[in-house]
Amino acid sequence: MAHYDVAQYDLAIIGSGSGNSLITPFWDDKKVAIIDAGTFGGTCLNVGCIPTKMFAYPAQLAASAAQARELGVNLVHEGSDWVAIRDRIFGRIDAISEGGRHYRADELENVDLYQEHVTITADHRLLTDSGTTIDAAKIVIAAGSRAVLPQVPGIELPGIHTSDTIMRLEALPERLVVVGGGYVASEFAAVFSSFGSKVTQVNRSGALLREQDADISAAFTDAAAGRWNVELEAKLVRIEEHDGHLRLHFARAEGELVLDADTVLVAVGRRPNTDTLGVAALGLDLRPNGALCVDGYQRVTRGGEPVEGMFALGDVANVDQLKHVANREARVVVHNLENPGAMRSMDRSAVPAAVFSNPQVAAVGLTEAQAVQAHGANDVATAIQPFGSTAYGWAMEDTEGIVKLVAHRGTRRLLGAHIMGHEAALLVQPLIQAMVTDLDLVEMARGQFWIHPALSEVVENALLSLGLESRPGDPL
Ligand SMILES: Cc1cc2nc3c(=O)[nH]c(=O)nc-3n(C[C@H](O)[C@H](O)[C@H](O)COP(=O)(O)OP(=O)(O)OC[C@H]3O[C@@H](n4cnc5c(N)ncnc54)[C@H](O)[C@@H]3O)c2cc1C
Ligand SMILES: NC(=O)c1ccc[n+]([C@@H]2O[C@H](COP(=O)([O-])OP(=O)(O)OC[C@H]3O[C@@H](n4cnc5c(N)ncnc54)[C@H](O)[C@@H]3O)[C@@H](O)[C@H]2O)c1
Repeated sequence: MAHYDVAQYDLAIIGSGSGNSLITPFWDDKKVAIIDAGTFGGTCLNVGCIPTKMFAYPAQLAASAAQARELGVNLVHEGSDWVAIRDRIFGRIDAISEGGRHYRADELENVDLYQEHVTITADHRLLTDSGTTIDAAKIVIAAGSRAVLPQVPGIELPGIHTSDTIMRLEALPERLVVVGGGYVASEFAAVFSSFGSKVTQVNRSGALLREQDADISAAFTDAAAGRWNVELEAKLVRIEEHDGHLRLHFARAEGELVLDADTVLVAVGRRPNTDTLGVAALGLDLRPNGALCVDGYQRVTRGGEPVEGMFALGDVANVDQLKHVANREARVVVHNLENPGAMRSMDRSAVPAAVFSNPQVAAVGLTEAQAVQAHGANDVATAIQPFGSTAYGWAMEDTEGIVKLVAHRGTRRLLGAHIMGHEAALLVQPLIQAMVTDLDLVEMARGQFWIHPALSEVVENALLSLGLESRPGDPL
């Protein structure tokens, strides 16, 4: 297409992940452009949350053989059919992505799908790589983030993957080195080791999941080291080909660590896609991680002031990089686009997250260290309740799982909840609700029935273990 093509729209959306949900019936009689240079549906659907959890579940089944034997059940994991698992997962996902693409591209008269890279050249103007200028009254930037690669020699060698490609491997790796100690690294280390790969996870710092509460990070690091090989305080310095495999060199205080692998997963964080959008030339405000700054209404700011008609959401504009956060921001943007005279603001209280590793980790709110810093040690009550202290924990012979609660003594409100163990992501949900609804914790513990002997009793017991001051009229 020539440079002088100008297409006019009421709304232009960059990114078909969470951005795709903005096209509501409100736009039926208006013109919408949705632009995505990658696979339709974005990260969560194609290379993120959904496929990873579709691998994590069968991996959990494979790992359960070892646990079953401890309970007297002679289950044997005779191996996992990687190709069958992979093809089942992507057979489903690729069809959903293609269905969404087809719907937007071919079935909606008011919507044009551009499948190419775009830059923002002015407040209301985009330019596609092939030369089409897109002018839009409203622009929503939902361009997501991408995996960061450490710039070390050999990082481009075949066999080195990010989360974008590791799930499509032709075969299960025999020896996998996972570089990183965060979400992606810890989830994939569990998946591949459960299926039978010999996994070594290497982290630069002294513990895995270091952003978690210190007790959870320490407990997870121990638990992981019991399942796969964990190396800490080792910094990747170079990778080379050696005898038909990859050889990785890490710098460590006690001397170089050298690991051989046939496959490497690099998972050292993700950066927002603002650099490739050209936003620097527009002077838009950026956070230290490169994400766009937005005001409470999800409007992009410049010099602290909202830019007229420009909104942003998701990984490109937040520091959480979580799909449930992007989804909620999208709901706010939908409302504010459709109701400019009565805009609503984003509520970021009690943002939870879960790491679907083995064991699972889930958390909401402040860590103990953050709570003490915010409220002072005297006002903070904590409790750590082992799963093994409940009847369901006995049934599981659980020796690892813990619920850690952090509460404010004076108000008896929850400041943070941190769980490691079986179905942690489910167990944390009532605690999220308690924070959002400002529930009194004694009321929460005693004002409802807790089903006996469900694993949720560990949450009930953790609440009681906080030892919060009782008051007249408290439920019995
Ligand atoms: C392996 C992995 C597992 C994850 N698991 C979870 C999980 O379990 N739970 C959870 O809450 N979160 C998880 N996440 C995070 C979650 O996937 C992201 O927070 C979410 O998908 C972000 O959505 P988004 O709409 O902001 O961006 P995306 O879905 O990434 O969409 C952005 C789109 O914009 C397109 N784009 C970018 N720049 C341009 C441009 N200049 N021109 C044209 N198109 C462009 C891209 O091609 C992309 O498709 C995971 C992430 C990864 C990587
Ligand atoms: N279950 C989930 O919700 C889920 C799952 C996967 C990803 N995500 C989202 O995606 C984001 C990105 O995931 P991630 O695991 O890539 O990032 P992360 O921020 O969770 O972890 C990055 C890890 O890499 C290490 N690191 C950073 N730079 C390094 C370097 N140069 N060399 C060696 N190690 C280095 C860090 O110490 C950390 O352990 C997450 O923060 C999360 O928001 C969420």
